[in-house]
Amino acid sequence: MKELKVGIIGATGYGGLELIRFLHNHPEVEKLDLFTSSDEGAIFSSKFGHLLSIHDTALKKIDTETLSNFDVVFTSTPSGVTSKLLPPLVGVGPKLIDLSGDYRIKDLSEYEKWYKKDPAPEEIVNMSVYGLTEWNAKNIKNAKIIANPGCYPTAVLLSILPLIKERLIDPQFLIIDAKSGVSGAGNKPSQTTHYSEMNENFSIYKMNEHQHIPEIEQAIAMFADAKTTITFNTHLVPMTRGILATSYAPVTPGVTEEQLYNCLKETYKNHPFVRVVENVNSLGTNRVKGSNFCDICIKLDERTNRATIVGVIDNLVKGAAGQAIQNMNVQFNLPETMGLDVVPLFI
Ligand SMILES: NC(=O)C1=CN([C@@H]2O[C@H](COP(=O)(O)OP(=O)(O)OC[C@H]3O[C@@H](n4cnc5c(N)ncnc54)[C@H](OP(=O)(O)O)[C@@H]3O)[C@@H](O)[C@H]2O)C=CC1
Ligand SMILES: CC(=O)N[C@@H](CCC(=O)OP(=O)(O)O)C(=O)O
Repeated sequence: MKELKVGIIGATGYGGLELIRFLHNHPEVEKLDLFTSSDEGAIFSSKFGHLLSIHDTALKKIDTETLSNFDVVFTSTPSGVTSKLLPPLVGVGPKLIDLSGDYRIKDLSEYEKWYKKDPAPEEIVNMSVYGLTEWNAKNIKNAKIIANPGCYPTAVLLSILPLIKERLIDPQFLIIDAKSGVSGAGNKPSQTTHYSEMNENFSIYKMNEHQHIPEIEQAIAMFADAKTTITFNTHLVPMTRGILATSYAPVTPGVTEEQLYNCLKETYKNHPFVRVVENVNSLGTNRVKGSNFCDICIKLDERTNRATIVGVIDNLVKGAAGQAIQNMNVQFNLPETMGLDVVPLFI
């Protein structure tokens, strides 16, 4: 029986469109209403022709009273929006799942420093639960508000947390080199995402200043009980979707490649969306495109005694909308894979 009434704020953005793509076929979703801050009354399929006959409904005005009647409200808006938008909705009815960075960082001064925005109210940040599903399902189950992880942190954390937690690698010397497709920057055009400047170009950006640094460090402390400062850099690849994050870390003396691999394999044996891949010399974003998978591989460089750990995701799915729906499934005691069981678009 279909039961859930779901609202999406930010439905016209890339994350919002992906929420629609998966929620449309979700067996438990009875009603799906779309909200806008800029185009109230517009017929959704007239803005996005690919949804003709699928979503011919009008965009609704964001309004607390209306939204309080929903079971779940997803917010997929730029940072700095939900810090103000969500407080009146906390505890009044719907479960809130926020895809932005506004509720992820517990230390408000760190949020201000990295996001350069005013933080959300402290008591709501304190009650928010970090939605890295594979690592936090117990808390996600009862959460009123979920801070869905950032795209880069999802790829990075899933691939390194087990190894840090088991003390197989040393997080003090962790270097993370990550690359993303352009959809990670959202639908608002900018100089860096302009076709003629992005195409045939491969660039580094936000050098040592990326806002996901405190999020990754916080999660390493939270889930692997280790305090560290990481080197983390991000690159823009001239493609639409996908993140590939490569982490380098010294291996605890005596630890073998087999132990590293087995640790990852054991951690995720009951987690269908994380696939630990054996004997792979080439791992690319194509193998997860359009899907909620995170594929991971690891190799030990015996010359340097450093491990190379690679995680790939689709930034818009496991890195955003897919993981958000996975969290909704956990909150409503549904199978984690419900509505998300799709085959990647390999070609
Ligand atoms: N793109 C990605 O890969 C990922 C993005 N994220 C995060 O998810 C969030 C959404 O990202 P993405 O979909 O890419 O962003 P987009 O820029 O593509 O879309 C954001 C949407 O938010 C709505 N919006 C803008 N301003 C406001 C406002 N003041 N109040 C309410 N709604 C507003 C707009 O819709 P309208 O004008 O109709 O209101 C817009 O379409 C961001 O915080 C992003 O950092 C997280 C992980 C991955
Ligand atoms: C390619 C690209 O520009 N990606 C974005 C990802 C944004 C994101 O997810 O940021 P939040 O922390 O606000 O959610 C970036 O690097 O900033």
